[in-house]
Amino acid sequence: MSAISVRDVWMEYGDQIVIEGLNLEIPSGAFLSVVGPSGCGKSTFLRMVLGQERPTRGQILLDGEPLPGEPGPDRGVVFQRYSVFPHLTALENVLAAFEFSASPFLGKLFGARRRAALEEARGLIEEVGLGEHGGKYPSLLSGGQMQRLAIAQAIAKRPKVLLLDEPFGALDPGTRAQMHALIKPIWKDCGMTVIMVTHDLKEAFGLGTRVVAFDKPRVDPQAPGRYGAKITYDFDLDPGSAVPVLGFSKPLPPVTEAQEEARSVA
Ligand SMILES: Nc1ncnc2c1ncn2[C@@H]1O[C@H](COP(=O)(O)OP(=O)(O)OP(=O)(O)O)[C@@H](O)[C@H]1O
Repeated sequence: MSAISVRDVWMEYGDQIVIEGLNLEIPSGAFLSVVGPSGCGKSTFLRMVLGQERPTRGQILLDGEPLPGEPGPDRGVVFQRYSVFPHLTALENVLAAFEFSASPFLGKLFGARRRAALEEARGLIEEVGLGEHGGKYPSLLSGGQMQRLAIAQAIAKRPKVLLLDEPFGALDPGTRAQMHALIKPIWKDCGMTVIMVTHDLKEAFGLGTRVVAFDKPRVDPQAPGRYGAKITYDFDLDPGSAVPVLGFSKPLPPVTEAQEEARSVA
């Protein structure tokens, strides 16, 4: 069964169609990279899978069931910035993930449950390489450390699905490579399904087991909002083939070349 089934999903804001007729089956444990031009609806798609927004039409299923109407512990998310609470230390940020899921109203745990959560939070802080920085506030962390913390917080409840919205976009190339080396084993060990939006093709092909490109196949210059984006390419990286979903060609680099390049960088 697919972890995520996207069935004829449309998203419209007023008279602007952002996504039209999106269909996608994402198998459990896949690492799906989503690429496409700015403004074509990639983040909107992630927000719908997160449960922050509902499709105007169509349905998204998680393990065969309609998505709950709001974000939940089965879906973790990391944004490019501002994923963590600035007023909590690194350790408290991860602890908060346990506290809010166990006690949504109070946001607090006490006694033995708090001690157990604290131990798990410390383990996660170690796992993402922040062992010495647990007592620091986010403003004192570097960009890479902040994203490590955001990842620790997002995976704390061992979500089935991890959503990454340009999570490494603001990092320098060296730190970005370190983050790639961090996220791969976490994804494999946790057995999560990952959806990552990125503008970086090397990153998309280097990390993904599948890469889909969103784009608008039709554009009306008189009414830019009349048509929305669809999946125009779907690269399943196991067989290493590019499938032009809509049957028209676009000047994207050959898969093998991009894959080779990405692997040499990773
Ligand atoms: N809440 C909203 N209300 C109205 N329009 C919105 C809303 N959210 C997104 N949009 C519009 O939907 C379109 C797609 O936005 P989205 O952020 O999903 O694109 P994107 O592909 O992620 O872009 P980028 O790569 O630049 O981050 C944009 O035209 C944006 O202005």
